[in-house]
Amino acid sequence: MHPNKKRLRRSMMFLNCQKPGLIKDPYIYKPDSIMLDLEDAVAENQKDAARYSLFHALQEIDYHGVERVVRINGLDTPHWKEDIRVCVAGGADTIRIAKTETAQDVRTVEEHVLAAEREFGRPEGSTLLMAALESCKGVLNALEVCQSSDRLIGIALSGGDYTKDLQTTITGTGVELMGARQHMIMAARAAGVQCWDTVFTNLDDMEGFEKETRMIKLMGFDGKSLVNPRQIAVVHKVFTPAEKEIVFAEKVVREIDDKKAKGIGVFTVDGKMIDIAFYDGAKRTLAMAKAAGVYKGEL
Ligand SMILES: CC(C)(COP(=O)(O)OP(=O)(O)OC[C@H]1O[C@@H](n2cnc3c(N)ncnc32)[C@H](O)[C@@H]1OP(=O)(O)O)[C@@H](O)C(=O)NCCC(=O)NCCSC(=O)C[C@@](O)(CC(=O)O)C(=O)O
Ligand SMILES: [Mg+2]
Repeated sequence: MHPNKKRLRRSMMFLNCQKPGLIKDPYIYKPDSIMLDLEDAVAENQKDAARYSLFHALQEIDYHGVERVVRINGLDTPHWKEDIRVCVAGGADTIRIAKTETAQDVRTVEEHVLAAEREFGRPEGSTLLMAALESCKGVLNALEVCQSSDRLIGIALSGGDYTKDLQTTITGTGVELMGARQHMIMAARAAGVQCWDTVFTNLDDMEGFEKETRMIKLMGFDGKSLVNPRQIAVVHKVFTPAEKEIVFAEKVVREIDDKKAKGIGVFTVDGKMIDIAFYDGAKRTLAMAKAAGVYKGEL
């Protein structure tokens, strides 16, 4: 498996490749990933210029370990093939396929990525893929998309285009996105890939943003697409295990190991019933805390 397939991706911040001022130093905000956009943030007559800036940014800027995802234009446009060549030539870590609808869409992109890796002398298989689902058809096909390629790290809900296709609007209540969210997270978990929630565009409503972030964390998402650096700290706070969760998870792992050796299946930790079903969740909390740099223990 590619070493970065399962890396921590709580915050994935979009930035417009048309704006050199944005792409030159976004690592200062410490998102887990940046998403350099060639798609909808870039005006139709600026696609070549955006690709040019992207290539030089990928080649020349040290992003200090922040994952460099590039969002390419959809397969129904004249742009995506050249987008892929530039991403691979520049050395992007991951390509986000806009408006993905089927497993075949991912496989088509994969073929072109492989051809570009050969053309530009990049290691074969080094470029990862993620799929943005932005239509009812795409969301309904979530499971086949999740199972389409070994390069695929996960799926992302794109609420703006999705609600347009659903013929509704984003209300902030989450009602209109609930079905897609639930369906996508189940598909991702069934296939063993990651899943990210859509952007929250009202930058003046930080309270609403935090509420939504807490809700999608509870639903099981791995993180969220973002549009602004102000949103990063909130997502990291919500998605990083707190000290008391880490202490409890450590106790659960130790107690289950200990009781298993003694032939005991069910018992309590801090007054809560625990059995083997809690083991993986506790391990996941510790792995996430370790990846986020807040846990140095051995478990
Ligand atoms: C919204 C706004 C213009 C506001 O700007 P403002 O300048 O008013 O913001 P301020 O907070 O004042 O900025 C304070 C400081 O941060 C800097 N700064 C701001 N944003 C930064 C950033 N992103 N990266 C690095 N730096 C940044 C800024 O330069 C300033 O730096 P400085 O001057 O030095 O202090 C800006 O954020 C922005 O452009 N966002 C990204 C928009 C974008 O890419 N949209 C496309 C993707 S969504 C889509 O397509 C829909 C979707 O497809 C989604 C899906 O797929 O999920 C679907 O279907 O739903
Ligand atoms: Mg979109």
